[in-house]
Amino acid sequence: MDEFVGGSRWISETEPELGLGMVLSGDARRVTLLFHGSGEMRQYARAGAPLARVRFQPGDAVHSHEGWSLVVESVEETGGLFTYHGGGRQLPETALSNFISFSKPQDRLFAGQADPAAQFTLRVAALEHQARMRGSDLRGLLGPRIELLPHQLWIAHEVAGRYAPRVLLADEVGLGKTIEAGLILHQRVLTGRSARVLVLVPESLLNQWFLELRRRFNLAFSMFDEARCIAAAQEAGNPFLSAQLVLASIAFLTGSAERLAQAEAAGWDLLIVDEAHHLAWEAGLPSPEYATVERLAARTEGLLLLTATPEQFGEEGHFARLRLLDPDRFHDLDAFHAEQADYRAIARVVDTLLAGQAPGAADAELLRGRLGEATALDALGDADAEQARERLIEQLLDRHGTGRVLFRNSRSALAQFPRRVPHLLALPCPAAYAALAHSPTPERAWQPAADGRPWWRFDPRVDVLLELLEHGDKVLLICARKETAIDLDEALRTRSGVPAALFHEDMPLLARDRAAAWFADRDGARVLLCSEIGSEGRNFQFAQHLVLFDLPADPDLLEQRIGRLDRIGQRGDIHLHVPYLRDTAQEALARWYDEGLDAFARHARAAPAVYRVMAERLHAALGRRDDLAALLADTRALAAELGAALEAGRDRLLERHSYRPQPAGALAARIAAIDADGELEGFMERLFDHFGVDQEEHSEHARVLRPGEALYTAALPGLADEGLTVSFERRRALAREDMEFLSWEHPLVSGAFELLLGSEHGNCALAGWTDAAGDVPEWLVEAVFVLECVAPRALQVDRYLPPQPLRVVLDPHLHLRGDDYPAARLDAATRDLPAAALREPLGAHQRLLRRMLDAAAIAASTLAEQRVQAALTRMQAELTPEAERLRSLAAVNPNVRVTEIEFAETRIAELYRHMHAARPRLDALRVVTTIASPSTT
Ligand SMILES: Nc1ncnc2c1ncn2[C@@H]1O[C@H](COP(=O)(O)OP(=O)(O)OP(=O)(O)O)[C@@H](O)[C@H]1O
Repeated sequence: MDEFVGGSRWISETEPELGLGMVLSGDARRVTLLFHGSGEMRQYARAGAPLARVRFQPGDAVHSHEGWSLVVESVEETGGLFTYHGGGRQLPETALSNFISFSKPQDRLFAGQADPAAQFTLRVAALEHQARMRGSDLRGLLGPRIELLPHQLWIAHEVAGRYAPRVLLADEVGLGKTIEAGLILHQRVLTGRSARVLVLVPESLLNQWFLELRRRFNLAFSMFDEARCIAAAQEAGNPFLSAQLVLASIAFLTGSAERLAQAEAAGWDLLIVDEAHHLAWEAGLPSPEYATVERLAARTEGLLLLTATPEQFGEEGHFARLRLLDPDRFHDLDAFHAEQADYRAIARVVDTLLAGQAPGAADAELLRGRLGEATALDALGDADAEQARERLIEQLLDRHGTGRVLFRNSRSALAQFPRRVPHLLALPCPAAYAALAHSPTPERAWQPAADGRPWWRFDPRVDVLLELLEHGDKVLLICARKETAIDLDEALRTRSGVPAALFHEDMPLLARDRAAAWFADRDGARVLLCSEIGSEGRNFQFAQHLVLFDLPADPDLLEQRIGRLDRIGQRGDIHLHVPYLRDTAQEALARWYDEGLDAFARHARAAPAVYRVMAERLHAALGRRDDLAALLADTRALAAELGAALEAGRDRLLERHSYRPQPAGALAARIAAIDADGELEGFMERLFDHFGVDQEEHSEHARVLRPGEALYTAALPGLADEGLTVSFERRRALAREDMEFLSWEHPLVSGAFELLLGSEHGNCALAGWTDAAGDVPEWLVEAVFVLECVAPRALQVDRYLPPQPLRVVLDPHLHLRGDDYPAARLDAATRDLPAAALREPLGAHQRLLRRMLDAAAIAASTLAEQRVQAALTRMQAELTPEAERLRSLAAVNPNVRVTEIEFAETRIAELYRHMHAARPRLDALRVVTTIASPSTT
């Protein structure tokens, strides 16, 4: 390996698009390079770094970063650094342009090295596919192994495109917030806009997240705890610098000032926090967890907070979490309350418009006031009133409410969800509990009698459980306290032979995950006995029976419990078993939920708000100090009133903003069309063949891949010796855990692309006409350039100008012949020539061929200019209105952050500058000749 001298220039073999890198620093183990053109910094292990030293040869034209060039006559080396001399000037390598390209194919041509034409066509096809994928707005959405659910795709598409997403994902329980966060994360990582990501979750969900990120998104996170930190600190100093994608529990960071300081110092591009309702906050009194996230969030550009119950601990808590997203915007709680009330009027106007009606005079006035110019309003009377109405709705949704920072999908806005069937069972209260009627969990307050008889011997709720288990279905049981779960485990062991698993906070994490996995196993535990920690985040939708052994007083907690079964993927009706003891606090709670809120049979949208008002009376009723009938009647009335207000106001705007069925459906349909077009399967078959991967048919659209003899397969990511079963069909891959979903974004596919395009394979082919008798030129050069634009990732230049092939075909008269000889014709009418047979003629015709190549480069530059122009026009057409929209939006909607606007404005100028600097690089050549053609030799 060459020495990594400071200032020396290198190119990344795996990411050539980064441009020319310069060594900044290094030690015995590592080396750091700055890729100035793309603004990227990379650190590599010294041994085996995928870097190639750049050394130009005499005859090469080199460019300085100031814009002047010289043709190299000699190279001088001093202290490990090169200086290029030519034409009386000298250029030290430190002053080389950062946007340099190489021209390897012609070197191979004149050295008489050639590949079969099939490799050349494979390479060009790979370039075309790559350009299509990298330029697509669907990038990052194709690869995840998920069902194409429009409401999730919509949010991911909306959020990931932003400069630095800072949002609260607050879909109702079980609608897929983890998946939405994963989609956003996947998009950001794939497009290089977020490299360092920290995911913080409750400890009990660590493994589930770890597996979902790996299995659904092919993202390999490192789980950090104290042991891992100690090990990593020996290597890296700050342990959080030893990995890019880190998953940790909030409790771990909150519990260690040292680790938190290290995590803060390590720096992140994106922070994701699950179950964010735990970040409790009261004015001036943040909880330790809140303070942890606040510190990290202040130094991180992107922030995703996830919670199904944003108002679980009151509107203040909700406000505090919004404050984490944008402290400038959310600093005044009173103003926030006032705004919430204001949404109602706007939602009413949206409804009027949606109903196809024109707003009345008062509403029109309101619109004028809110939208300023309100141009769309004036167009309502025109012929295209429909469109004007749509525009007006868009403007209103865009400019009002917390829509930009808050997304909330609700079951009612989405397609069919399974039915919830409550089974309330009033049971006689055992005499032993007679003095405990005020307790929702009497078994905990009960003192065992002298005979040592445990409570589960006489508590009739246990009989209900035993009877239910006789039916053979899987049953999830949730209770408030771990002691109850442990006792029930003993009860089942003693009173029945049903295999039961336990799940509570005192069990080690691994044991909990094992218990959950055993319950998930078809032949495993029939019942999982959970304390309250089982009510959060977990996926138990394979079960249809939930026993609510007791009830929480907080409706959000009840919804979380039911959400374990009532979530995406649930295929049957959900049976909610609520056994309660008559004339006790249990009855009061059960009836309050059932008759007051109707919270068992459906998601009761207003329940948290009702609870805030009624909490005191409810607790009085539990203690049998208040009249239950009156409480139920008042609860019903309030729930109806608040539910209607929410539906008509804030939630309505929020729902409309969070999910637009039409464009969201179109996104899903476009992805489904790419899934179905069969292009990937056909192409990968060729690419795997090329690399010598053994492919065995498994079933339709599925195969087993194994590394073959060829050297290269070892470099393909994820292809272990024992092989890999893959499916090109999303549906199959979803149903079969043992199959990888092979999409355009799967690491094996992108790894194979990188391996091909980063190598010389297929970049030089020599061919002869199969029938040279016709009127064909003596020499034909087909040169494929790649138009490359080096730019910082945040600019997302790929969206407008992805690396793309430019094809130029020239004859010896330097005439462009691409139209006469399309690639397919050359494929059909030529055959490979052995390079050895051509060494002599190539030498003899070198001057002519070099002239042809120079002319091809000029033609490619012209083509490149046209492509750049077209891309600039497209970029401006898309981004200028977007920047204007943000600017005018900021005037009426304070949710737009200043940094967002600044970025939108500078982005256009920066893109302009970088796109103008795009250069074509010769990537592959096919030379066709009549000399030494099979028919003439
Ligand atoms: N698009 C999808 N394709 C396949 N499975 C999905 C999809 N969306 C969600 N799921 C599954 O549905 C379940 C619920 O999703 P997820 O855990 O993301 O919901 P959530 O909103 O985070 O839930 P909670 O509110 O309980 O935290 C999970 O098992 C998840 O894997």
